[in-house]
Amino acid sequence: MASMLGPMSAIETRELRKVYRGRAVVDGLSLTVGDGEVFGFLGPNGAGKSTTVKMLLGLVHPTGGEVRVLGGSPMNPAVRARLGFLPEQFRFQTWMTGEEFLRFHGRLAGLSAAEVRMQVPRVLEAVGLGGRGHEALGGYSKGMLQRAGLAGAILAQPRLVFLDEPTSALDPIGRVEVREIIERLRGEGVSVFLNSHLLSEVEQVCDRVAFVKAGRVLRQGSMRELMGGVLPVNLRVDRLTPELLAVLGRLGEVRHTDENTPGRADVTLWLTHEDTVPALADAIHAHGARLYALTPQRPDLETMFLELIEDTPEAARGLGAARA
Ligand SMILES: Nc1ncnc2c1ncn2[C@@H]1O[C@H](COP(=O)(O)OP(=O)(O)OP(=O)(O)O)[C@@H](O)[C@H]1O
Repeated sequence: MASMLGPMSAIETRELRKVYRGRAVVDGLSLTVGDGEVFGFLGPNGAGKSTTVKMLLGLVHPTGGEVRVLGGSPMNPAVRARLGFLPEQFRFQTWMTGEEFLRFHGRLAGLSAAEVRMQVPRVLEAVGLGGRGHEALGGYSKGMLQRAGLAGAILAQPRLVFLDEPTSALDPIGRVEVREIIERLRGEGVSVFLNSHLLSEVEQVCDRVAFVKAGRVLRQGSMRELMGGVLPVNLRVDRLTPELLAVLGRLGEVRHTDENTPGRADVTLWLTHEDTVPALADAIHAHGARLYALTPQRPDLETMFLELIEDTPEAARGLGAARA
């Protein structure tokens, strides 16, 4: 049967499925990651993200559908040699030094001894472990181990790197450094598939994202495409009468009100157009309320995510908390 997949993408899946014990955990998942793109893969716990990544890496056989990675099958050793992978919790031998661990991985990835000698110091430096490679992994902090894992993922100069929660053990400085590494990879034309619960992080670094839930892609696109429709505005007034609230509700969608502080009311409103902002101010004045703040927000991924999965509040809470 002729493949329906195009040749130029880093990743392309069509109607990908994985059934475990009669239950489809990946259920017709179609997505495209362009060559050289940094792609964010988002979804609540249990959405099927890890299972999808395993199928993209050729570690799990799909029950159905098509998958193409770097133009070929992820089962193809030539394709696999061009993939890098940082699992969320990678296993390591505590007695190995960082350098030994990387040399070992380099040889497994098919690098020559000369390439290993050249690449190991380069990647140690790149992940901020320069000068620490001679220390045993057993003595590394969680953040250092995550950096070592990241070094392993980029060691063989892959064309496509999968990063599963690459900054979960890192402090804010470490997170910035990983973002810089991702930016550098993008600059070198490497595609990055980023699985992260930290929406602010994904927002800052990804060209495109996909939201996945119950094994299906709910939406995918560039940040601009995904956020296009909605302009959230935060308002602060001295009091919120039912009449004023009704008028606000006609101008936009009232998403949140907070009247817990006497003499003050905060409202979050979603507008569809920037031109409504002056009308808001006029309406507030016309109702005799005093306006203390009117702040259009940049629509963010969290807003988008909550909108998409708001029928599963427990999942939304899990992700919202991870943002802090
Ligand atoms: N080998 C397996 N056998 C049976 N069920 C599995 C297997 N692997 C995963 N599952 C189930 O498939 C569903 C999706 O799991 P998966 O790990 O892909 O989700 P996820 O989106 O990565 O979640 P998280 O964000 O929590 O890591 C879960 O309900 C999980 O229990």
